[in-house]
Amino acid sequence: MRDWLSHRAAATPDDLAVIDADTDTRWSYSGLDAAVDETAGRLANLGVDAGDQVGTLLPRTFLGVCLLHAAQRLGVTLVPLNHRLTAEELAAQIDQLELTLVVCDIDTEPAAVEAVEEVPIASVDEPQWAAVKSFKDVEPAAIEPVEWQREEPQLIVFTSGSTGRPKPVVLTMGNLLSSAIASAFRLGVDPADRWLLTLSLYHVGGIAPIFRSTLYGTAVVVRSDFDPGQAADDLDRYDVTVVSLVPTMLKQMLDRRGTLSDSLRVVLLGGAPADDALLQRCENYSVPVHPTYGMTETASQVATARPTDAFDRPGTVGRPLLWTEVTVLGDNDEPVAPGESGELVVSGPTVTPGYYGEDGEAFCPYGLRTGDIGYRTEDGSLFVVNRIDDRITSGGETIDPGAIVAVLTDHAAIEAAAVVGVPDEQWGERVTALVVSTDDDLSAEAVDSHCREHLAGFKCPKTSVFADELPRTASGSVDRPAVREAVTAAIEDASVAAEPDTDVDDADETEPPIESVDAAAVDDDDDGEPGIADRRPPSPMSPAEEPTTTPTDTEPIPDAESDAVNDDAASGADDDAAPDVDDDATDNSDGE
Ligand SMILES: O=C(O)CCC(=O)c1ccccc1C(=O)O
Repeated sequence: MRDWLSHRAAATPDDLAVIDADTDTRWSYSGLDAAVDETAGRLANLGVDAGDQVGTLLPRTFLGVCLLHAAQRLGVTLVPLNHRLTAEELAAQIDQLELTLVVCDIDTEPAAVEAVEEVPIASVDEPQWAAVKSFKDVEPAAIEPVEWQREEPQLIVFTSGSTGRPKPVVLTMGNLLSSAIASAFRLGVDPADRWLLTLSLYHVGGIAPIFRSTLYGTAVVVRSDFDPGQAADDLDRYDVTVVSLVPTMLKQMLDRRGTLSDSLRVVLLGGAPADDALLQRCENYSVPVHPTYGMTETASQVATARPTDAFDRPGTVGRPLLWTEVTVLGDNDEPVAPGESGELVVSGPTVTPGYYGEDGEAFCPYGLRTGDIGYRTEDGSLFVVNRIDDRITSGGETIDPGAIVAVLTDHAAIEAAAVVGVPDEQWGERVTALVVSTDDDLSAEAVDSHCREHLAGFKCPKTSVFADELPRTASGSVDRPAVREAVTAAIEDASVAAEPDTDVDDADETEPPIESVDAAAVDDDDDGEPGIADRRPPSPMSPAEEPTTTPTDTEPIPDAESDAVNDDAASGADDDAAPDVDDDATDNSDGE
């Protein structure tokens, strides 16, 4: 099999392949094919051969798209590096690889020069260092597309490292091919599809649609920056039918425009769990949201829900995709019954053969251990509760915070909550909660008695701290270290809202966990899955950075009133009332 673009350009040369929204340029498949041939020819003349690894440090541009196809054409393993890393972080990643060339631009050149030793660097802009070559000045060599075997490595993508050191994931041609087919099997394909690229080109969720659309013969719309208002406008302007978003991005787009374009067929929502309020907004405004669970190690989607599933059962990520199997392993590493939670283990043709340069310790006989805790219902719907590493050990018991968050957010006056363990002399770890309440009068005692009604005593937060909002990472998942800090600071300040008498817990210490709780556990905002989060999580958004908007237009609407308000907001007439967020706020939340 040659690069997919070669086959596509031969089959439907005149069809639309790419819209470059930065320059408002349209590329047919034959036009894209020629641009990719030129890009591949330059790589070849820079000394790149089949089987080599080429690193890129580039934003999401048309040239970035060309480089992905060019690597496939040349038989090269592309290593898209995170252009936001510091030189030191980059050097740590590059040291694990065997790069033949690094392609940078004017913004990433300094980091490339500092991080890279003995690997040639080429810049797609005017080089600033003498040692750096000008990519565009290289004469393109004539090249022949290389034949691929399915097991050959097409990409090495680093995990985001939100839960540890970023790891280099090898993705084969077969992984990407299986993912493209399985994704289409779940989402469907319309010949008129246009996929707006919103995620970075160094994340698998950003790369996958580029290869996919070539296989499907559909188009992608590429825009280098993510601005929520502009992205929402792009949906209309370019008749976009599919878009991948992390929850924060979707929230911001809805804040700006009330609803999204009617042209949309699929909003693929992943990288972090979608909370109930966001799903409710999608239902109210007929946004075709498809909550998805995926990871770098599986070339993106593992399971994806359709809108009806998502609205009927908030929190579900639906059933596993075609050919993908998810096994839930209990504490003894044996599969558990539906409803019981355990570690999610994934197998199938999209699963990576392994991390580059590492042994297979992430694999068990059932497949790849994800480090995520979740459960499946009788009908096979998957729920992801939290990361294994997020579990709390208190009084000798292992506690999943997701189950406690689910109980807390069931309280009518609690909008959001995060549960973490903080070190405690008596308990090992102490279960603590950061609670966002809609009712200023809600007391810690009331929170405690609500928990005690639904949870075994040892699971009930021993300390509840109130906050205006939860600290979050770029992808919208709860920033657990920041929660821990906030709670610890509150405890130290003794400005803790209240500490229920811990004595009553002693009796509970040995009580077994209540099984039924897990089945009801819907992780609505507590995650930490290997997500889209930036390697350097931005500071939590302060209230001032939250997009401002007219609350009546965008807040979730109580059931009884939803019809009445829908029409107003759907007109999108609130543009003027919703000032654009400044660049910083956008930067903090673009999921990159
Ligand atoms: O969390 C990850 O690392 C992968 C998530 C991911 O790829 C994704 C994130 C947001 C929207 C869509 C997708 C996708 O699976 O394509």
